[in-house]
Formats: sequence, C-alpha cells, structure tokens
Amino acid sequence: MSEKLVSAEQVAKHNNAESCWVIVNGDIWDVTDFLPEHPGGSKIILKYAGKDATEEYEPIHPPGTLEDNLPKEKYIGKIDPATVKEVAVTETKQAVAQDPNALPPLDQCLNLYDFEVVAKKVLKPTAWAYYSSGADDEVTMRENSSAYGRIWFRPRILRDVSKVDFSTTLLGQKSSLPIYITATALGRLGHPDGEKNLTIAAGKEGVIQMIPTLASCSFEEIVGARVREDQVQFFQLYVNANRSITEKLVKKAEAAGVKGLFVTVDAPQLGRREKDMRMKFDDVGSRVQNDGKESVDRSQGAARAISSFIDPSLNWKDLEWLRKVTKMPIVLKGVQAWEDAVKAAELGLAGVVLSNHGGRQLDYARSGIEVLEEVVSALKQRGLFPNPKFEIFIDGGVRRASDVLKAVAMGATAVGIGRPFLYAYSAYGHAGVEHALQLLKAEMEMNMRLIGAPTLKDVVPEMVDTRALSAHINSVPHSHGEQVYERMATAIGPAKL
Ligand SMILES: Cc1cc2c(cc1C)[n+](S(=O)(=O)[O-])c1c(=O)[nH]c(=O)nc-1n2C[C@H](O)[C@H](O)[C@H](O)COP(=O)(O)O
Repeated sequence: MSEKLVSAEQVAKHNNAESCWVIVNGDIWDVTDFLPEHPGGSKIILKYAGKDATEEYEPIHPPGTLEDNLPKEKYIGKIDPATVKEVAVTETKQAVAQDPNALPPLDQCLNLYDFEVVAKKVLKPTAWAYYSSGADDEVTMRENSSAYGRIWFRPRILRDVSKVDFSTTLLGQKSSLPIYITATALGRLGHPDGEKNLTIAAGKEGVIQMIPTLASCSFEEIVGARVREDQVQFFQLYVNANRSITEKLVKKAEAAGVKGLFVTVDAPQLGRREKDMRMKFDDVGSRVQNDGKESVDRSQGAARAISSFIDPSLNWKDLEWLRKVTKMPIVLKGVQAWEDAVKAAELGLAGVVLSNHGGRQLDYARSGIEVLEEVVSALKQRGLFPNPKFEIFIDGGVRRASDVLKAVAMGATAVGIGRPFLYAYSAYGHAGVEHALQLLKAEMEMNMRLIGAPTLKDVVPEMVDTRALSAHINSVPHSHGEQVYERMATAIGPAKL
C-alpha cells in the first residue's frame, strides 16, 4: 500500500458523516461509505472521525478487518508522525504502561479472587464493565459462586494420599487438570495480546483453551500462539444467520486441528449487561457527531455491537446440518435443564456444558452446579450415565479447586473458568494465567489429600453433601444509587434530555 504521508491536520478535516477518515495503527482509511454498514452503528466510528481510533478499534476487531472489508482505494496512506501530538494514555493504563511495577508482585496473588482485585485497578472502565458485568440485577452471577457455598464435603480418612493425580481427559484429549479455559469474547479489551495470553498459558500448563468466535485476536493468531505441536484447543461457536460463514469457520477450525466444537445455545441474543450498557452512554458525550438522524440503540452496550450476526432461529434440527459440516465432537454450551441434556445424549452428541454464560444472559437462571445434580439423576434413570461417550461440563463462578472437586464428585468431567483468567492476563499477561493455573494445581493437591482422594476417580458422590443446594438465598436486587446517577448524569449534555 502507498507510503504517502498525510498530516494529522489534513486527517482532522475529514471528521463527519460526509467525509470520515480514521487512523488505525498509523494507517489512514476513508470509511465514509462504510458508515451505514458498520454492525456497531456509525456513531462509534464518527466519535473518532478525523482522529486516531486505534485504542478503541483494537480490542474489538481481529487484525486485517479493515484490509479484508474495505476496497484498496479507501486506503489513504500513513499518518505523518511528525504532525501527531502526544495522545494522553488513559490514567489506569498510564499506571501500568509507564510503570509495570505499579502492580503488586505476581506472587502476592494467592487465589483467583486476587487477580480480580488487581484487574479492577488496571483495566480501562469499558473493559472492566464488559468483563465483570452480568445480566439485569446480576442475581445469577452472584448465585454462580454462592451455590458452591451450599455444598459441603464428607472427607474420608486413612487413605494413602502420598501421591495425588488430578490429570484427566476432556473429549479424549489429555489435560493436566479437570479445568479448561472457557470462551470469553474481546480478549484485547484487557491486554494487547488478548487471547494469545490464554493460548500460551494453556500450552505451558497443559490445559485446554476454548477459542471464542468473538475473539479480538484472529483465529490464525490464536492457533499460531500454541506453545506445543500437540497443544489441544476447542472452538466455541456462535452460529451465524448466514450459515455459509459458520461453515467456513467450523471447517477452518477443524483443519487447524481443533478437537471439539462447543455450540453456544444460551445466547440467541446477548444479555442486557447494565454495567456494559452504561459505558455506551459515554459515547453520547461526543454529541458533536450527534447527527440527530440516527437513533443509536444504546440499550445493548458493546454486547449488541458485536453480536447482531447471531442466529436466534437456531434449533435442534440444525444439528443435523452441523454434523454434516464437521467430524469434530459437538458439545452444547449453555444447557440449563435436564430435559435438554437428555435430548443431547439421546441424539448422540459428545456432551453438554451446564452453564448460564457466567450470569450474563438470563437473570435468575440456576447455577451450573445446581443443574448438574438434576441432569445426572435424569441421565442415570435412563441408563445414560455414566457414559464415556457423553461428557458433562459446567462453568460459572468456579474460583477454587474445592468448587472443581464438588463438580467432579457430582459427575462433571471438568469445569470451565472465565473471568479469573481474563483478570489474570489483564494485569500480568500470560504469566498471570500460568500463575493462576499453578495456584489451582496447588489447591487441587491439598484438597484431594484432605478429602481422601488420590485420583479423580476416587472423588465420588458420597464425598459431598448437597442437601442445601437448591435452597436459594439471594440478596434482593438493589439500585446502584449514587454511582449510577453519576454515570447517567454524564449523558446530560448540551442537548437537554
Ligand atoms: C466473562 C465473559 C464470559 C463470556 C463472554 C465474555 C465475557 C467477558 N462471552 S460474551 O461476550 O458472548 O458474553 C462469551 C462468548 O463469546 N461465547 C460464549 O459461549 N460464552 C461467553 N461467555 C461465558 C463464558 O464462556 C462462561 O460461560 C462464563 O464466563 C463462566 O463464568 P465465570 O466467568 O464466572 O467463570
């Protein structure tokens, strides 16, 4: 592409819907004609019209998105660095960018919760909002963790636990832990290397990473970041209303050696995550581009902007089509009732993930661990459990190895963990995720010794007391008071409400 240098002053003249240029990674693009086609609406682009959009663009778009989607003639040239004024780094990033020692030393993180504390300090507000939010009143998000608190151990004694082995297999693939790194979108919101941090750590620690459809990094970057030839990855699929796009994606994943296809079935539409949505009101602050004509649907936050392609018509019949597209084992991710788990087993699928999407979808959905109990009992009644060809995973709120062992005792093959790994790499890169996995290994070893189980096979239903599991005690949803009003008030701008 031409190396023509263009001054920042020249770019700044193209700052409206009639002529809109943006700078991304030093390249200048004329996106005027693309504005009406942008899935996230034109307002978010107009906010950066005539300016550098790199920081906002990077976490949401895999590399090459502009080159792949805009005709060559829309490429204007390179920004002349001599004409660019220093752009202030956001204050939280400043703390880290200028002085990484501004963080507590990694070895001060003793459990998964510690990463959340550090990440909250480091993450930009938009990233924190997206990662930490749950749907509506976040009752299910809180329930995911508190449900584990209603399960108690029945440890056994005088067993030789000098050697403890917590290795296992998931869909026949070896794993050093009954834990996998689950799919979470927009990895670059938290760290420039995005999902690659998870790939590196998963490879080094011998666990499996589930690659998200909505990754910030490209699929090739994530697969390319494997640290071992034989490193195993799974792929999480949002089925696109345009089935040919999905077919291409699934075939590419299979050709790249991905060993499992996890079809997300709990998100025909992404949930209303209000922390995330409130961030969108900031965009209204740039009223200068408020052309008034287009009513931006600000009621869905970033989630809507990235997910309008998801097909809400997806149904059981489509699984026949999917089985023709791939030979990979197919697992349904987001099953929340025993009836659907039994149906998946009877259809001969490879398994289910009992999950409510980390509490980001339907509020008041039950926790994966609670659904696990009813699913195992229903499968047992039909002679469908245990079944080596049908594996049950759960995710949501898993923060301790004791949570993992409760799930294994109740019949889960393994558990997915999401946010803790996002927080770990947002603060410390892949080293943070490696440390998080090492902490879980240390907890696993200690807990298995103390419950009297030398291997995962010895972790059996009699080791847990689940009598209180369905006794929900959830705090009444509360308004968020002052801090919400502050956020809302930022939207009160020149154009009176
Ligand atoms: C935290 C988080 C979770 C997301 C996630 C993004 C974030 C930031 N995204 S989302 O953008 O659509 O909501 C996905 C996703 O891409 N696909 C998916 O299947 N699950 C998605 N999940 C759900 C995830 O796979 C697990 O079900 C959930 O994270 C488990 O709960 P914990 O975070 O408490 O471990």
